[in-house]
Amino acid sequence: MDIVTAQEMYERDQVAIESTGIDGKMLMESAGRSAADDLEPRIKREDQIIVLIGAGNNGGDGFVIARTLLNRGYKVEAWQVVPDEKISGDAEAHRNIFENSGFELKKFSRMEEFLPSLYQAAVIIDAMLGIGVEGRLRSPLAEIVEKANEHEALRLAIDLPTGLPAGEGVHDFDAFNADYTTIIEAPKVSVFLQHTTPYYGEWSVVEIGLPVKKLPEVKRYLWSVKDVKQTMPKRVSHSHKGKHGKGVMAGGSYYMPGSIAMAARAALRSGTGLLTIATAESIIPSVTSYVQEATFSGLAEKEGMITGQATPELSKYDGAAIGMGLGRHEEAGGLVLHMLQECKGPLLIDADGLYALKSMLNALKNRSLPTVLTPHPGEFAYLTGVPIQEILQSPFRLSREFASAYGVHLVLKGPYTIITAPDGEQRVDMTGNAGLAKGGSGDVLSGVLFGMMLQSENILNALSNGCVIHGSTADFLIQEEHSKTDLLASDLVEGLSRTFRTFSAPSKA
Ligand SMILES: NC(=O)C1=CN([C@@H]2O[C@H](COP(=O)(O)OP(=O)(O)OC[C@H]3O[C@@H](n4cnc5c(N)ncnc54)[C@H](OP(=O)(O)O)[C@@H]3O)[C@@H](O)[C@H]2O)[C@@H](O)CC1
Ligand SMILES: Nc1ncnc2c1ncn2[C@@H]1O[C@H](COP(=O)(O)OP(=O)(O)O)[C@@H](O)[C@H]1O
Ligand SMILES: [K+]
Repeated sequence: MDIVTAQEMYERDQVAIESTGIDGKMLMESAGRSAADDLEPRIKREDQIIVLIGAGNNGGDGFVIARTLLNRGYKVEAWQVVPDEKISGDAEAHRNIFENSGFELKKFSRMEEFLPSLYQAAVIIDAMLGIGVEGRLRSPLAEIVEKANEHEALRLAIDLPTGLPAGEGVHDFDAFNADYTTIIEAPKVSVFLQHTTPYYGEWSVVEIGLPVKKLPEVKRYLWSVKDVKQTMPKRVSHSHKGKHGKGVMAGGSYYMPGSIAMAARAALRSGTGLLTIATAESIIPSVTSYVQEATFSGLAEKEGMITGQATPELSKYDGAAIGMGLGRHEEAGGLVLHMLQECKGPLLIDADGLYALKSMLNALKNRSLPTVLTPHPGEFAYLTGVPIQEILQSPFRLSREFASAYGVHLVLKGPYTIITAPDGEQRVDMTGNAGLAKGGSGDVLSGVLFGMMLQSENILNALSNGCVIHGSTADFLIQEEHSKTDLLASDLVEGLSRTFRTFSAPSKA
């Protein structure tokens, strides 16, 4: 499913209108009726409903919704919260249809007159502003939103909670605080940002009949289980282990043997054909007891950490991963540089590898083979020098800029993980839950991603699939034997079996 900015949404509407002959009034009718259908299961016959209608096309949707619900026998008061002369075009046409249908339209002039209606409502439908919002809310919308947020009622928003920016990078706003949002046609970027997502509440998307074949491509896509099922490489019956990737994974230290162990086991559970673990010699016995299927390359160490003096023979491998549990020893950086320069296949860098990478950004830029970086926002802030708050407010733009400047694939982790290819194409993975907010989840993700990368030519698909597999495993596990509190990273590794079994079953979708 595409994810759009306001600008991209306007372009889609325009293309629909110009290429098919469908007109704005038809789209509005379709949007309003689809939204009413979507909201109907959330409201009850006896509920007093208030529909708040603004000046633009979002308000136009509101006229259609109010009319549809009234026609279906619901108790609805429709309130136009802007002066008559503000309403024009398609919205005006739908106001006429509303009034010609025999329904009463209330008009806002003073707060004292309006508040009793608001306060008797059990359900508030917000059709004041959508993607056309600019700047902070003006009067009287600012006050109406404030009162609506204070009033105890079910708050439902149409397309976008009023006042919320559709895009990223805006932090100065007041907005309707919705319990649920019916999104028109495509989720907007702000659905996926930490500071704006809570205003949407739960949400779903309704389609309004835009011509799918004619729509301009947006390179931002919500990757789902259905996409995973369609793009996962199939394991053919006559395959052998050499066909599924021969990888080397470097990392681990005396203090963090579990990181590399879990990453390695996750890579094997994700289908890797042959895996070598390159790690500090002293921890091989403890790692091998957890990952019996791997082979080992013992590396020189100092104070329990790899020094980088003896490095694995990279030419033997199809790809490499480095960083999990590596430690921040200065000399470990030598191994990262060696990997950057000598690895002749795809290379994944995570955790402490990213820390070392900061001083080697030129070498990163010069590498022409696929490189994957998997930072969480803190690591990305360290790499870029941009404060974490700013990263969280503009993760799509900053990821795209970095991926393009250094020619890398970037997996920016979080509750919504954003995966970016060097050409700017982006995917969002929404799976997973707060059970993953625990040390070690990232190591397991690296293992899954590495396994997927070794088995697919298409790195972007491999990463998108790996993220959904990792998050879905956590989702399965908390529905069944675990909870968000007790879930461990090692549970995820074992839970991968169930996810792969489910996802490789023939898709009914
Ligand atoms: N064909 C289509 O396009 C379709 C569009 N659809 C729907 O239309 C929505 C987009 O409609 P839109 O472009 O008319 O913008 P919208 O969100 O209603 O806001 C515009 C109004 O807001 C006002 N305003 C702005 N900022 C403000 C502020 N800070 N404080 C106060 N007021 C402010 C601004 O007022 P002005 O600045 O002009 O005084 C203007 O009047 C979209 O989200 C979807 O729901 C669907 O029906 C499908 C077909
Ligand atoms: N609240 C959450 N909801 C969904 N996924 C989450 C949440 N918190 C963390 N994750 C996921 O868990 C993983 C954590 O990775 P990371 O921060 O590197 O952890 P660590 O280094 O401790 O292993 C990432 O895949 C991230 O997307
Ligand atoms: K709205």
